[in-house]
Amino acid sequence: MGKVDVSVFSEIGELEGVILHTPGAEVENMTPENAQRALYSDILNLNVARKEYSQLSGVLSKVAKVYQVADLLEKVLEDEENKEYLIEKICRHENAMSLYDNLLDYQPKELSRLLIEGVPIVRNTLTNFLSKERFSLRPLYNFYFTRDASIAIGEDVLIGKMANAVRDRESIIMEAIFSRSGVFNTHTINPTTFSNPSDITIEGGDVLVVRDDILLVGNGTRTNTHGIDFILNRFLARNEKKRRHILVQELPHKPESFIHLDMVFTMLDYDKCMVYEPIILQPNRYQTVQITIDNGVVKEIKTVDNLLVALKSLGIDLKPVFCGGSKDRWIQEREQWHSGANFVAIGPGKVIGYGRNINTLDEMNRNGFEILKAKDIVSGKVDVNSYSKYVVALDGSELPRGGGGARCMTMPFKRKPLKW
Ligand SMILES: NC(=[NH2+])NCCC[C@H](N)C(=O)O
Repeated sequence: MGKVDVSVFSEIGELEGVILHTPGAEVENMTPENAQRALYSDILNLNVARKEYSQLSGVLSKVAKVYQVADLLEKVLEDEENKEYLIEKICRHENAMSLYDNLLDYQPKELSRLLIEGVPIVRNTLTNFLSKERFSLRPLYNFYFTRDASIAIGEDVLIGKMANAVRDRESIIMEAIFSRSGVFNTHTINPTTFSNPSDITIEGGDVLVVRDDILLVGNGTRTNTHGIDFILNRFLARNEKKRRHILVQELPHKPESFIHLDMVFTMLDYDKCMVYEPIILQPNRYQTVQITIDNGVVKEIKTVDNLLVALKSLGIDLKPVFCGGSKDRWIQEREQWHSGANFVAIGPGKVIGYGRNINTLDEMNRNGFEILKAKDIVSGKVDVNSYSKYVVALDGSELPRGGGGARCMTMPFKRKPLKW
């Protein structure tokens, strides 16, 4: 079988391939006391989360090729050399070499599950016996947010450099999937293999590929300036006869619903975007910076009024649709908190988001988006092909408690080219 190409030159091109991770036991492997350490604002019920998630995966399966992390990881582990490489890499990184021999004994499928759900501690030493921990390798609580640990940019995959160590293994696994599963035809760029990686943080929720020459990057708790300079340097190193732009949006560090740019800004269509107005459009202290690269050098770095003004100057004229509607700041705040601005496009003007944010959906409806229920699409009652502009509404009461929405839960690796 031929390998699958990676090709992402926009946020909204028709979706052809996406990597998902259906939440498993890992999302319940925590207590209220350590939920915060797991980067959750609440604890989840797996049963409900899975029902909701099946709406997302069900809709995506109708329109694109869907891969699951656990299956791809299993594929990596089927090769003995890969298996040794990956176990060693993980154990070294997590200071758990004592687990190495034991982990090698597992079959690929079971090992894939353990590396995601966590390896329970064996109470065979005094230290382990008295330990308050339940796991020797922590569960990957956040892996259903596949957006963050790997990022398709053009034909390459940038590996995330997570801001919090609890998510590091996600990056290690995604790197192995893209470079060792034999499924993908791509080149991975991993910050950890460059100098001074410890200064760098980059997460996929902060990176939006608007056009082949325009990248939007959030700068906040999850992606720092060193991370953005790392991306800049990779572009410079290409030495291309071409102009590129990186637009940087500073983000508040609090509350945690502002962790990534995609929590306040997402693309909806050629001419529309979703914004959390107070951060993106109102005058505030969060700067927007435009970096222009030309012929392999930084041509200019300047502050600009806001993302929309900068994009317009580059030929992309976007009408903002307001998260929470345009009238009431309280409602905007409430809906933004539950990932109300976080949409993923399956094509221009075709997006998926949470149905709970009714004011946001009403606002989209006023802007010409038909509201379709995910469950009706999955059951076959509604055919998306009969609509040209729509928002698919997912039931989401548990999933958003993990801290993200539809864009966070998808890792697109292939989209059809757009006709700008
Ligand atoms: N792309 C996103 N906005 N992802 C949301 C990730 C949420 C996750 N709990 C974290 O804190 O890392």
